[in-house]
Amino acid sequence: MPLIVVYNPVSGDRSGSKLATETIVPLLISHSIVPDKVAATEYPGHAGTLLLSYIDSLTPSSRTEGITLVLISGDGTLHEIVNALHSARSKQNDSFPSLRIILIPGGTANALHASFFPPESASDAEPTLLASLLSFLSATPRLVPLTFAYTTISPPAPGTEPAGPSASAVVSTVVTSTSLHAAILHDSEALRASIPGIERFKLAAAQNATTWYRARARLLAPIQRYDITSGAFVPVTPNSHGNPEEHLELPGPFAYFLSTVNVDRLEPFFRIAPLQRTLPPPHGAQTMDVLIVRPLRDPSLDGKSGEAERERFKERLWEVLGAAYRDGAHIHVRYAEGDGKTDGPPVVEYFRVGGWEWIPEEDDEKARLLCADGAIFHAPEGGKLVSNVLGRTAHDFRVAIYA
Ligand SMILES: Nc1ncnc2c1ncn2[C@@H]1O[C@H](COP(=O)(O)OP(=O)(O)OP(=O)(O)O)[C@@H](O)[C@H]1O
Repeated sequence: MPLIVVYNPVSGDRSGSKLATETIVPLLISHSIVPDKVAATEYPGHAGTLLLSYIDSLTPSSRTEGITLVLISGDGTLHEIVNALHSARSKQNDSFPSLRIILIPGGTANALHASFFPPESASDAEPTLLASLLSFLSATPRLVPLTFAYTTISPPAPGTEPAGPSASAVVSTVVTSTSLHAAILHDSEALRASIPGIERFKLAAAQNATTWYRARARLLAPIQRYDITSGAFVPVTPNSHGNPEEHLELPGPFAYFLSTVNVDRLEPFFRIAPLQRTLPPPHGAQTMDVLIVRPLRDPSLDGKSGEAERERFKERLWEVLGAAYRDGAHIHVRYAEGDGKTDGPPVVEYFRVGGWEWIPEEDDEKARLLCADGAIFHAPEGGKLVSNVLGRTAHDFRVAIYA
Protein backbone atom coordinates (compact mmCIF):
# COMPACT_ATOMS: atom_id res chain seq x y z
CA MET A 1 0.00 0.00 0.00
CA PRO A 2 1.61 3.30 -1.08
CA LEU A 3 2.03 5.51 1.98
CA ILE A 4 3.85 8.81 2.35
CA VAL A 5 4.31 11.00 5.42
CA VAL A 6 4.50 14.75 4.81
CA TYR A 7 4.95 17.32 7.55
CA ASN A 8 5.15 21.10 7.60
CA PRO A 9 8.03 21.87 10.00
CA VAL A 10 7.10 25.55 10.42
CA SER A 11 3.32 25.47 10.90
CA GLY A 12 1.57 25.78 14.23
CA ASP A 13 3.90 25.24 17.17
CA ARG A 14 6.57 23.79 14.84
CA SER A 15 6.33 20.34 16.35
CA GLY A 16 5.73 18.59 12.97
CA SER A 17 9.23 17.17 12.64
CA LYS A 18 9.34 15.77 16.18
CA LEU A 19 5.84 14.36 15.86
CA ALA A 20 6.64 12.65 12.56
CA THR A 21 9.92 11.07 13.58
CA GLU A 22 9.28 10.32 17.26
CA THR A 23 5.59 9.37 17.26
CA ILE A 24 3.96 8.79 13.88
CA VAL A 25 6.59 6.77 12.04
CA PRO A 26 7.36 4.51 15.05
CA LEU A 27 3.62 3.89 15.54
CA LEU A 28 3.21 2.94 11.87
CA ILE A 29 6.24 0.64 12.02
CA SER A 30 4.89 -1.03 15.14
CA HIS A 31 1.89 -1.96 12.95
CA SER A 32 4.24 -3.27 10.25
CA ILE A 33 3.61 -0.27 8.00
CA VAL A 34 6.79 1.25 6.60
CA PRO A 35 6.25 4.56 4.79
CA ASP A 36 7.69 4.80 1.27
CA LYS A 37 8.81 8.31 2.07
CA VAL A 38 8.91 10.75 4.98
CA ALA A 39 9.32 14.34 3.79
CA ALA A 40 9.28 17.84 5.24
CA THR A 41 7.88 20.74 3.22
CA GLU A 42 10.76 23.09 2.53
CA TYR A 43 8.97 26.14 1.13
CA PRO A 44 5.44 27.36 0.40
CA GLY A 45 3.95 25.26 -2.40
CA HIS A 46 6.35 22.36 -1.83
CA ALA A 47 3.67 20.01 -0.46
CA GLY A 48 1.94 19.89 -3.86
CA THR A 49 5.21 19.20 -5.69
CA LEU A 50 6.08 16.45 -3.22
CA LEU A 51 2.77 14.68 -3.77
CA LEU A 52 2.92 14.97 -7.54
CA SER A 53 6.44 13.56 -7.76
CA TYR A 54 5.45 10.74 -5.40
CA ILE A 55 2.48 9.91 -7.66
CA ASP A 56 4.81 9.97 -10.70
CA SER A 57 7.13 7.48 -9.00
CA LEU A 58 4.36 4.91 -8.45
CA THR A 59 3.89 1.81 -10.57
CA PRO A 60 0.58 1.57 -12.46
CA SER A 61 -0.71 -1.12 -10.08
CA SER A 62 0.03 0.87 -6.94
CA ARG A 63 -1.59 3.94 -8.52
CA THR A 64 -4.81 1.95 -8.78
CA GLU A 65 -4.65 1.12 -5.09
CA GLY A 66 -4.65 4.81 -4.19
CA ILE A 67 -2.30 6.65 -1.88
CA THR A 68 -2.37 7.02 1.86
CA LEU A 69 -0.96 10.36 2.98
CA VAL A 70 -0.12 11.07 6.60
CA LEU A 71 -0.25 14.86 6.68
CA ILE A 72 1.03 16.76 9.69
CA SER A 73 0.10 20.37 9.01
CA GLY A 74 -2.62 22.98 9.11
CA ASP A 75 -5.31 23.57 6.52
CA GLY A 76 -3.05 25.68 4.28
CA THR A 77 -0.78 22.77 3.40
CA LEU A 78 -3.73 20.54 2.53
CA HIS A 79 -5.11 23.39 0.41
CA GLU A 80 -1.83 23.46 -1.54
CA ILE A 81 -1.93 19.70 -2.13
CA VAL A 82 -5.53 19.67 -3.33
CA ASN A 83 -4.91 22.58 -5.70
CA ALA A 84 -1.72 21.06 -7.10
CA LEU A 85 -3.51 17.77 -7.73
CA HIS A 86 -6.54 19.44 -9.25
CA SER A 87 -4.40 21.56 -11.53
CA ALA A 88 -2.24 18.61 -12.63
CA ARG A 89 -5.32 16.44 -13.13
CA SER A 90 -6.88 18.99 -15.47
CA LYS A 91 -3.80 18.75 -17.71
CA GLN A 92 -3.66 14.99 -18.12
CA ASN A 93 -6.03 12.30 -19.25
CA ASP A 94 -5.00 9.43 -16.96
CA SER A 95 -7.08 9.06 -13.89
CA PHE A 96 -5.42 10.06 -10.65
CA PRO A 97 -4.98 7.74 -7.69
CA SER A 98 -7.42 8.42 -4.92
CA LEU A 99 -5.97 10.06 -1.83
CA ARG A 100 -6.78 8.87 1.69
CA ILE A 101 -5.52 11.28 4.29
CA ILE A 102 -4.54 10.62 7.87
CA LEU A 103 -4.72 14.18 9.19
CA ILE A 104 -2.60 15.18 12.16
CA PRO A 105 -3.34 18.73 13.36
CA GLY A 106 -0.02 20.52 13.05
CA GLY A 107 -1.23 24.01 12.11
CA THR A 108 -2.61 26.98 13.98
CA ALA A 109 -6.36 26.77 13.41
CA ASN A 110 -6.72 23.19 12.08
CA ALA A 111 -10.30 23.79 10.95
CA LEU A 112 -10.73 20.46 9.18
CA HIS A 113 -9.32 18.41 12.00
CA ALA A 114 -11.28 20.32 14.64
CA SER A 115 -14.47 19.76 12.63
CA PHE A 116 -13.94 16.00 12.33
CA PHE A 117 -12.75 15.70 15.93
CA PRO A 118 -14.42 18.57 17.82
CA PRO A 119 -12.93 19.49 21.19
CA GLU A 120 -16.22 18.86 23.04
CA SER A 121 -15.94 15.20 22.09
CA ALA A 122 -12.50 14.98 23.73
CA SER A 123 -12.21 13.24 27.05
CA ASP A 124 -8.87 14.68 28.16
CA ALA A 125 -6.29 17.25 27.14
CA GLU A 126 -4.86 16.02 23.84
CA PRO A 127 -6.55 12.79 22.91
CA THR A 128 -7.46 13.92 19.40
CA LEU A 129 -3.94 14.53 18.09
CA LEU A 130 -3.67 11.00 16.76
CA ALA A 131 -7.39 10.37 16.27
CA SER A 132 -7.25 10.16 12.48
CA LEU A 133 -4.25 7.81 12.62
CA LEU A 134 -6.02 5.65 15.20
CA SER A 135 -9.06 5.42 12.91
CA PHE A 136 -6.77 4.27 10.07
CA LEU A 137 -5.12 1.64 12.27
CA SER A 138 -8.40 0.41 13.77
CA ALA A 139 -10.33 -2.66 12.72
CA THR A 140 -13.11 -0.40 11.40
CA PRO A 141 -11.49 2.62 9.75
CA ARG A 142 -13.93 5.35 8.71
CA LEU A 143 -13.23 7.34 5.56
CA VAL A 144 -15.11 10.59 4.96
CA PRO A 145 -14.93 11.94 1.40
CA LEU A 146 -14.11 15.63 1.11
CA THR A 147 -16.27 18.07 -0.83
CA PHE A 148 -14.48 20.71 -2.91
CA ALA A 149 -15.64 24.24 -3.63
CA TYR A 150 -14.33 25.54 -6.94
CA THR A 151 -14.19 29.30 -7.33
CA THR A 152 -13.41 31.13 -10.54
CA ILE A 153 -12.36 34.74 -10.77
CA SER A 154 -13.49 36.32 -13.99
CA PRO A 155 -12.30 37.74 -16.19
CA PRO A 156 -8.95 36.08 -15.39
CA ALA A 157 -5.87 38.28 -15.38
CA PRO A 158 -3.95 37.73 -18.64
CA GLY A 159 -1.54 34.77 -18.55
CA THR A 160 -2.83 33.25 -15.30
CA GLU A 161 -3.18 29.53 -14.70
CA PRO A 162 -5.67 27.83 -12.40
CA ALA A 163 -4.20 27.57 -8.89
CA GLY A 164 -1.01 29.37 -9.94
CA PRO A 165 0.37 32.23 -7.89
CA SER A 166 -2.16 34.67 -9.36
CA ALA A 167 -4.74 32.03 -10.13
CA SER A 168 -8.03 32.59 -11.88
CA ALA A 169 -9.54 29.55 -10.18
CA VAL A 170 -9.02 27.92 -6.83
CA VAL A 171 -10.28 24.87 -4.96
CA SER A 172 -11.21 25.24 -1.28
CA THR A 173 -11.70 22.42 1.18
CA VAL A 174 -12.61 24.60 4.16
CA VAL A 175 -13.75 28.16 3.53
CA THR A 176 -14.42 30.56 0.68
CA SER A 177 -15.29 34.10 1.69
CA THR A 178 -15.52 37.76 0.79
CA SER A 179 -16.34 40.80 2.98
CA LEU A 180 -15.13 40.94 6.60
CA HIS A 181 -13.50 37.49 6.71
CA ALA A 182 -11.52 38.07 3.50
CA ALA A 183 -10.59 41.62 4.56
CA ILE A 184 -9.26 40.40 7.93
CA LEU A 185 -7.18 37.68 6.29
CA HIS A 186 -5.88 40.17 3.71
CA ASP A 187 -4.99 42.91 6.20
CA SER A 188 -3.54 40.57 8.81
CA GLU A 189 -1.13 39.23 6.21
CA ALA A 190 0.04 42.77 5.46
CA LEU A 191 0.64 43.22 9.21
CA ARG A 192 2.56 39.94 9.61
CA ALA A 193 6.03 41.52 9.42
CA SER A 194 5.31 44.16 12.06
CA ILE A 195 3.09 42.00 14.34
CA PRO A 196 4.07 38.32 14.06
CA GLY A 197 1.63 37.10 16.78
CA ILE A 198 -2.10 36.56 16.52
CA GLU A 199 -2.73 40.14 17.73
CA ARG A 200 -2.51 41.09 14.08
CA PHE A 201 -5.90 39.44 13.49
CA LYS A 202 -7.47 41.64 16.16
CA LEU A 203 -5.96 44.75 14.62
CA ALA A 204 -7.10 43.70 11.15
CA ALA A 205 -10.61 43.09 12.51
CA ALA A 206 -10.65 46.55 14.10
CA GLN A 207 -9.49 48.11 10.82
CA ASN A 208 -12.47 46.59 9.02
CA ALA A 209 -15.11 46.77 11.73
CA THR A 210 -17.28 49.43 10.14
CA THR A 211 -16.74 48.52 6.50
CA TRP A 212 -19.75 47.47 4.46
CA TYR A 213 -19.03 45.72 1.19
CA ARG A 214 -20.91 46.88 -1.86
CA ALA A 215 -21.80 43.95 -4.07
CA ARG A 216 -24.68 41.79 -5.28
CA ALA A 217 -24.74 38.10 -4.49
CA ARG A 218 -26.61 35.35 -6.27
CA LEU A 219 -27.24 32.04 -4.60
CA LEU A 220 -27.36 29.14 -7.03
CA ALA A 221 -29.79 26.21 -6.96
CA PRO A 222 -30.56 24.08 -5.12
CA ILE A 223 -31.21 26.73 -2.46
CA GLN A 224 -32.35 26.10 1.09
CA ARG A 225 -32.68 28.61 3.91
CA TYR A 226 -32.38 27.70 7.57
CA ASP A 227 -35.60 28.60 9.33
CA ILE A 228 -34.82 29.39 12.96
CA THR A 229 -38.43 28.92 14.03
CA SER A 230 -38.79 25.35 12.82
CA GLY A 231 -35.07 24.55 13.20
CA ALA A 232 -34.98 23.05 9.70
CA PHE A 233 -33.81 23.92 6.21
CA VAL A 234 -36.64 24.94 3.92
CA PRO A 235 -36.41 25.10 0.12
CA VAL A 236 -36.29 28.58 -1.38
CA THR A 237 -37.97 29.20 -4.68
CA PRO A 238 -35.74 31.63 -6.51
CA ASN A 239 -37.21 35.03 -7.35
CA SER A 240 -37.09 33.77 -10.87
CA HIS A 241 -39.86 35.44 -12.86
CA GLY A 242 -39.02 33.03 -15.63
CA ASN A 243 -35.35 33.29 -14.72
CA PRO A 244 -33.75 30.27 -16.37
CA GLU A 245 -30.68 30.28 -14.14
CA GLU A 246 -32.65 29.74 -10.95
CA HIS A 247 -30.78 31.97 -8.61
CA LEU A 248 -31.74 34.02 -5.62
CA GLU A 249 -30.52 37.58 -5.94
CA LEU A 250 -29.37 39.28 -2.73
CA PRO A 251 -28.67 43.00 -2.88
CA GLY A 252 -25.96 44.44 -0.64
CA PRO A 253 -24.37 46.01 1.18
CA PHE A 254 -22.81 43.07 3.04
CA ALA A 255 -20.87 42.92 6.28
CA TYR A 256 -20.18 39.19 6.18
CA PHE A 257 -20.29 36.58 3.41
CA LEU A 258 -18.68 33.22 4.03
CA SER A 259 -19.20 29.70 2.70
CA THR A 260 -17.90 26.43 4.03
CA VAL A 261 -17.56 22.87 2.82
CA ASN A 262 -16.61 19.96 5.10
CA VAL A 263 -16.27 22.06 8.26
CA ASP A 264 -18.56 23.46 10.93
CA ARG A 265 -15.79 25.58 12.48
CA LEU A 266 -12.74 27.59 11.44
CA GLU A 267 -10.95 27.15 14.78
CA PRO A 268 -11.65 24.59 17.50
CA PHE A 269 -14.20 26.88 19.20
CA PHE A 270 -15.26 29.25 16.39
CA ARG A 271 -18.26 27.27 15.20
CA ILE A 272 -19.36 29.49 12.35
CA ALA A 273 -21.36 26.90 10.33
CA PRO A 274 -22.79 24.65 13.07
CA LEU A 275 -25.43 23.09 10.82
CA GLN A 276 -22.71 21.30 8.83
CA ARG A 277 -22.64 19.03 11.85
CA THR A 278 -26.02 19.30 13.56
CA LEU A 279 -28.08 19.17 10.32
CA PRO A 280 -25.52 17.66 7.97
CA PRO A 281 -26.18 17.53 4.24
CA PRO A 282 -27.13 14.04 3.04
CA HIS A 283 -24.18 11.85 2.09
CA GLY A 284 -22.93 12.79 -1.37
CA ALA A 285 -24.93 16.05 -1.52
CA GLN A 286 -23.15 18.69 -3.54
CA THR A 287 -23.84 21.68 -1.37
CA MET A 288 -22.06 24.31 0.65
CA ASP A 289 -23.27 26.32 3.64
CA VAL A 290 -23.34 30.10 3.21
CA LEU A 291 -23.59 32.59 6.07
CA ILE A 292 -24.45 36.17 5.31
CA VAL A 293 -24.91 39.37 7.33
CA ARG A 294 -26.51 42.27 5.49
CA PRO A 295 -26.70 45.35 7.75
CA LEU A 296 -29.74 46.90 6.13
CA ARG A 297 -31.90 43.99 7.26
CA ASP A 298 -31.60 45.56 10.72
CA PRO A 299 -35.04 47.18 11.23
CA SER A 300 -33.42 50.04 13.17
CA LEU A 301 -31.21 51.15 10.27
CA ASP A 302 -32.26 53.08 7.20
CA GLY A 303 -28.91 53.21 5.42
CA LYS A 304 -28.90 57.01 5.43
CA SER A 305 -27.06 57.83 8.65
CA GLY A 306 -23.53 57.12 7.40
CA GLU A 307 -20.68 56.46 9.81
CA ALA A 308 -22.85 56.70 12.95
CA GLU A 309 -24.99 53.85 11.67
CA ARG A 310 -21.94 51.77 10.78
CA GLU A 311 -20.52 52.32 14.25
CA ARG A 312 -23.79 51.11 15.75
CA PHE A 313 -23.89 48.10 13.50
CA LYS A 314 -20.31 47.23 14.43
CA GLU A 315 -21.49 46.43 17.97
CA ARG A 316 -24.21 44.19 16.56
CA LEU A 317 -21.77 42.37 14.28
CA TRP A 318 -19.24 41.69 17.05
CA GLU A 319 -21.99 40.45 19.31
CA VAL A 320 -23.15 38.05 16.62
CA LEU A 321 -19.70 36.78 15.63
CA GLY A 322 -18.80 36.44 19.30
CA ALA A 323 -21.80 34.13 19.71
CA ALA A 324 -20.19 31.77 17.16
CA TYR A 325 -17.70 30.91 19.95
CA ARG A 326 -20.63 29.76 22.10
CA ASP A 327 -21.21 26.57 20.16
CA GLY A 328 -22.61 28.35 17.10
CA ALA A 329 -25.25 30.35 19.00
CA HIS A 330 -24.96 33.24 16.51
CA ILE A 331 -27.39 31.62 14.09
CA HIS A 332 -30.23 32.19 16.54
CA VAL A 333 -29.50 35.86 17.28
CA ARG A 334 -32.35 38.09 16.06
CA TYR A 335 -32.87 41.79 15.46
CA ALA A 336 -35.55 43.55 17.49
CA GLU A 337 -38.53 44.80 15.49
CA GLY A 338 -39.07 48.57 15.19
CA ASP A 339 -41.13 48.55 18.42
CA GLY A 340 -38.02 47.29 20.22
CA LYS A 341 -40.04 44.51 21.90
CA THR A 342 -40.72 41.71 19.46
CA ASP A 343 -38.17 39.51 17.81
CA GLY A 344 -37.28 40.52 14.29
CA PRO A 345 -35.47 38.61 11.55
CA PRO A 346 -32.32 36.61 12.29
CA VAL A 347 -29.12 38.65 11.97
CA VAL A 348 -27.34 35.82 10.16
CA GLU A 349 -28.93 34.49 6.98
CA TYR A 350 -27.95 30.83 6.79
CA PHE A 351 -28.30 29.08 3.42
CA ARG A 352 -27.37 25.70 2.01
CA VAL A 353 -26.79 26.06 -1.75
CA GLY A 354 -25.20 24.58 -4.85
CA GLY A 355 -23.03 27.65 -5.30
CA TRP A 356 -22.95 31.42 -5.41
CA GLU A 357 -21.88 34.38 -7.48
CA TRP A 358 -20.44 37.57 -6.06
CA ILE A 359 -20.55 40.69 -8.19
CA PRO A 360 -18.69 43.52 -6.47
CA GLU A 361 -19.25 47.16 -7.35
CA GLU A 362 -16.36 48.29 -9.50
CA ASP A 363 -15.14 51.06 -7.24
CA ASP A 364 -15.23 49.00 -4.03
CA GLU A 365 -11.74 47.57 -3.86
CA LYS A 366 -12.29 45.67 -0.61
CA ALA A 367 -15.42 44.00 -1.99
CA ARG A 368 -13.20 42.45 -4.66
CA LEU A 369 -11.21 40.37 -2.17
CA LEU A 370 -11.67 36.60 -2.05
CA CYS A 371 -10.33 34.27 0.64
CA ALA A 372 -9.97 30.58 -0.22
CA ASP A 373 -8.75 28.55 2.77
CA GLY A 374 -6.70 31.55 3.93
CA ALA A 375 -5.18 32.40 0.54
CA ILE A 376 -6.21 35.82 -0.78
CA PHE A 377 -7.22 36.65 -4.35
CA HIS A 378 -8.39 39.86 -6.01
CA ALA A 379 -11.21 40.03 -8.54
CA PRO A 380 -10.40 42.55 -11.25
CA GLU A 381 -12.38 45.79 -11.52
CA GLY A 382 -15.68 44.90 -13.18
CA GLY A 383 -15.07 41.20 -12.52
CA LYS A 384 -16.97 38.65 -10.49
CA LEU A 385 -16.49 35.47 -8.47
CA VAL A 386 -18.38 32.24 -9.04
CA SER A 387 -18.14 29.40 -6.54
CA ASN A 388 -19.63 25.95 -7.07
CA VAL A 389 -19.36 22.58 -5.46
CA LEU A 390 -17.10 20.56 -7.70
CA GLY A 391 -18.87 17.44 -8.94
CA ARG A 392 -16.99 14.15 -8.79
CA THR A 393 -17.00 13.80 -12.56
CA ALA A 394 -15.42 17.22 -12.93
CA HIS A 395 -12.26 16.41 -11.02
CA ASP A 396 -12.18 12.63 -11.02
CA PHE A 397 -9.90 12.26 -8.08
CA ARG A 398 -11.15 11.39 -4.69
CA VAL A 399 -9.86 12.71 -1.43
CA ALA A 400 -11.07 11.30 1.84
CA ILE A 401 -10.03 11.73 5.45
CA TYR A 402 -9.80 9.03 8.10
CA ALA A 403 -12.16 10.29 10.78
N1 LIG B 1 9.43 24.99 5.06
C1 LIG B 1 8.54 25.97 4.95
N2 LIG B 1 8.91 27.25 5.15
C2 LIG B 1 8.02 28.26 5.07
N3 LIG B 1 6.70 28.08 4.79
C3 LIG B 1 6.28 26.83 4.58
C4 LIG B 1 7.17 25.71 4.64
N4 LIG B 1 6.45 24.59 4.40
C5 LIG B 1 5.17 24.98 4.19
N5 LIG B 1 5.07 26.33 4.30
C6 LIG B 1 3.86 27.17 4.21
O1 LIG B 1 3.27 27.23 5.50
C7 LIG B 1 1.93 27.70 5.30
C8 LIG B 1 1.08 27.48 6.53
O2 LIG B 1 0.94 26.14 6.74
P1 LIG B 1 -0.34 25.45 7.39
O3 LIG B 1 -1.60 25.97 6.85
O4 LIG B 1 -0.09 24.01 7.28
O5 LIG B 1 -0.23 25.89 8.89
P2 LIG B 1 -0.90 27.06 9.71
O6 LIG B 1 -1.13 28.27 8.88
O7 LIG B 1 -0.10 27.18 10.95
O8 LIG B 1 -2.26 26.36 10.09
P3 LIG B 1 -3.79 26.63 9.79
O9 LIG B 1 -3.92 26.73 8.30
O10 LIG B 1 -4.47 25.43 10.37
O11 LIG B 1 -4.11 27.88 10.51
C9 LIG B 1 1.49 26.94 4.06
O12 LIG B 1 0.66 27.78 3.30
C10 LIG B 1 2.80 26.63 3.32
O13 LIG B 1 2.87 27.31 2.09
